[in-house]
Amino acid sequence: MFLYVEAARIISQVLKKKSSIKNLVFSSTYENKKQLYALTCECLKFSDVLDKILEGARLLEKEKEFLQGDRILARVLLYEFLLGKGVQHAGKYRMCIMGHRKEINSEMRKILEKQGVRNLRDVVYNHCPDNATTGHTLPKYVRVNQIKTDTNTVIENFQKNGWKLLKYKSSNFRETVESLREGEFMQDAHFPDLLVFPGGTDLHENELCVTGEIIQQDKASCIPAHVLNPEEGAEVIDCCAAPGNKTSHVASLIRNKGRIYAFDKDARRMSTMKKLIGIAGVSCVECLCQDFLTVVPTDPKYSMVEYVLVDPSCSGSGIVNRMSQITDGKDSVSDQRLHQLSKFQISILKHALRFPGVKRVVYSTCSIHPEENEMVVNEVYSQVSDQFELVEIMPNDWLERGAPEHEHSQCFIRLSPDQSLTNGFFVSCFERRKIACSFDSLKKTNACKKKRKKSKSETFIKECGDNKSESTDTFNQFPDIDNDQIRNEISNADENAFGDLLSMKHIDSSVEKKKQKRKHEEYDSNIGRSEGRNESNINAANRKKKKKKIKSEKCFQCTENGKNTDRKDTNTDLIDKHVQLSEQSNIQENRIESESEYCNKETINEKRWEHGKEVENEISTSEQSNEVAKQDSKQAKKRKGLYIVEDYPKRKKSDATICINIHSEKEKKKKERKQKKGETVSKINENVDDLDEIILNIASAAKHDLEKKQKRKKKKKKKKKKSVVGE
Ligand SMILES: C[S@@+](CC[C@H](N)C(=O)[O-])C[C@H]1O[C@@H](n2cnc3c(N)ncnc32)[C@H](O)[C@@H]1O
Repeated sequence: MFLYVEAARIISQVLKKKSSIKNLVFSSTYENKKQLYALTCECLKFSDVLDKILEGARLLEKEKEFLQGDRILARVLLYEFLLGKGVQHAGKYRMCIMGHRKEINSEMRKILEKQGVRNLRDVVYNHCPDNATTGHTLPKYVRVNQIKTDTNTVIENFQKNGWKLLKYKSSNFRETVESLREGEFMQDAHFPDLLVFPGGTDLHENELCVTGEIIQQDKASCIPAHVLNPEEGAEVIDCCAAPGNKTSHVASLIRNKGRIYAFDKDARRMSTMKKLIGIAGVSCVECLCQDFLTVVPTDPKYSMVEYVLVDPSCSGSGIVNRMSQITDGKDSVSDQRLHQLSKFQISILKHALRFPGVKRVVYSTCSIHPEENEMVVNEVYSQVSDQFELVEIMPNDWLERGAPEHEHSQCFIRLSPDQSLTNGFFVSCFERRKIACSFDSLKKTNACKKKRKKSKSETFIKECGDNKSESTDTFNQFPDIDNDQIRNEISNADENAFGDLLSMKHIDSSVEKKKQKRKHEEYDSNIGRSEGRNESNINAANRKKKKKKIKSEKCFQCTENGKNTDRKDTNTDLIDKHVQLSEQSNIQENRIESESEYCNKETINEKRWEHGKEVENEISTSEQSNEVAKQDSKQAKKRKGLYIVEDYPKRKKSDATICINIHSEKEKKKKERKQKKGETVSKINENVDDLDEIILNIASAAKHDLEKKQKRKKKKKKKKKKSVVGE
């Protein structure tokens, strides 16, 4: 029979490491892939014990002519005879085994007696300690598809068909699961849409399974959708969706309303997914066969997406009875592979967090390696912690947390065969920080401005930026200069520097400036070029959608405590600006796309990210603070002694990053001379502490200028005196 020959061929290829089982099965012409895959995996799993029986029964010798020394084919036939459905409809193959069944059975009995077990499966599990506690006892989990039915109906259906529902108290859930016997089942303690059956239960042919009312899915794999917890009608992205188990779970949670954008770059897996979600009756999913890293986060299409599921490719090291463990040994993931995987996982997770409307992102893997789990999440978190926080998942209901040697381990959950009676798994969750909206910060800034106008005293600095209270001491170090004037100069330079300042960057190298200028010119010219092409993309519908989004509660810019902040004071011009900026960003995204010939993907994505950030920040600060800075810098320029050279470049600032560049007039000229020679003229101040240094510089510059002025005056006076004396 073709099945046996094909299974033997695939096993031999896998053992020669020509390709993976999945690839070989998918590319096989044998129609029933599931059957072929199962047989291949099982034969590999039992190869040791099958070999022992083969040798004991001397099957290869006795069937020399027929088997022609093909040990792998003999193993397949033996497996089917002893552990499978029996060698069926296979003529010669069946004869080959049945003719020696006595010897085969006697060899099997010898092994069972020796091992003190009742069946061959126990022999395998006893040989592999990991499997002894897990593989055999790992329960079978079944998710009730809420799109087609509900949990009670399914429970009743099973009961009608003779299954016994076990009741339990939450304290003895685990014991009840472990004690499940054939014909018994129970409801899961954590997730009401999950039913638990004894390990080894085969429900593939169960009517509810065939109709998609229930879906066989490990409990671990059900957790990400529950943690994501999108509300009915929400918009969700599943970055790495195929074969779609989690996608269809999310669809079930949102009651098949709303929208799920399901990406997967593998066309074959995607087509499997389409079939599976079809059976599950899922209709709210848009399947997109695309590399998720090429998806433009600011595309208006995704402006309403609030939830993203990131379940990327991983080593799969958490999966019990993984074939690679059998074919390559237990710890089969090399350091190099882990490194590659974690790099990819970081980039996918970072990209997911770039979607402007996203408020929750769940990252999961079926790996047990911290390199793919805690380390990935912590690396990404270190880059986005100003916008996102790590949420403690199921704080009271789940004991198994992240690996304790890693930061934030308490936030993460892990699952393992020993503790959770599931495959090994890892889940983490990012949530957008509930920040005071930009309008609030602007209000605050204005309030500060008014206060400052009233009193140019130290209190302003203390109240609007209490972390800078020491800077008043700096002023006091120079009692002979006009402190108020200096304070005023600084606060005029940019009120945010004291009001909302979180960090500060002082970017002033000539090279950096030139680079920026070139970048801006490039951007502008490209926008000009692509405007015509892209104008059509930005249709009225999108504009409307975007406006609606911004006005709605879900505008991430204006969300406070998860609810809409008071939008009465929302300026429609600002909303328009928001829309306009996003549209501009699309134009630029397209430009970035066109650069792909000579830029690698990662660079492009970084650009997108930077640009996305700029758009956000421009909305919050450019409107007012830029104006304030411009005007104030002009005023400042007029003043003697101090010189505020420029308002910071529009593209390089953010809510938290304000570039101010303060020089004495003399210093400025010096710098210009140096710049001409191409020398680097100032350092980059990375944090707010450098403000003190700037204040000191200004103060000393002012002091220096005052002293000069006084000297000049004295000289003039002397001259006058001399001339008077002369007369
Ligand atoms: C762990 S599987 C996803 C399983 C799926 N979430 C489920 O529950 O059924 C990872 C998937 O990510 C896909 N993938 C890998 N890199 C990708 C990328 N850059 N963009 C989109 N999909 C990707 C793979 O093709 C694979 O199907």
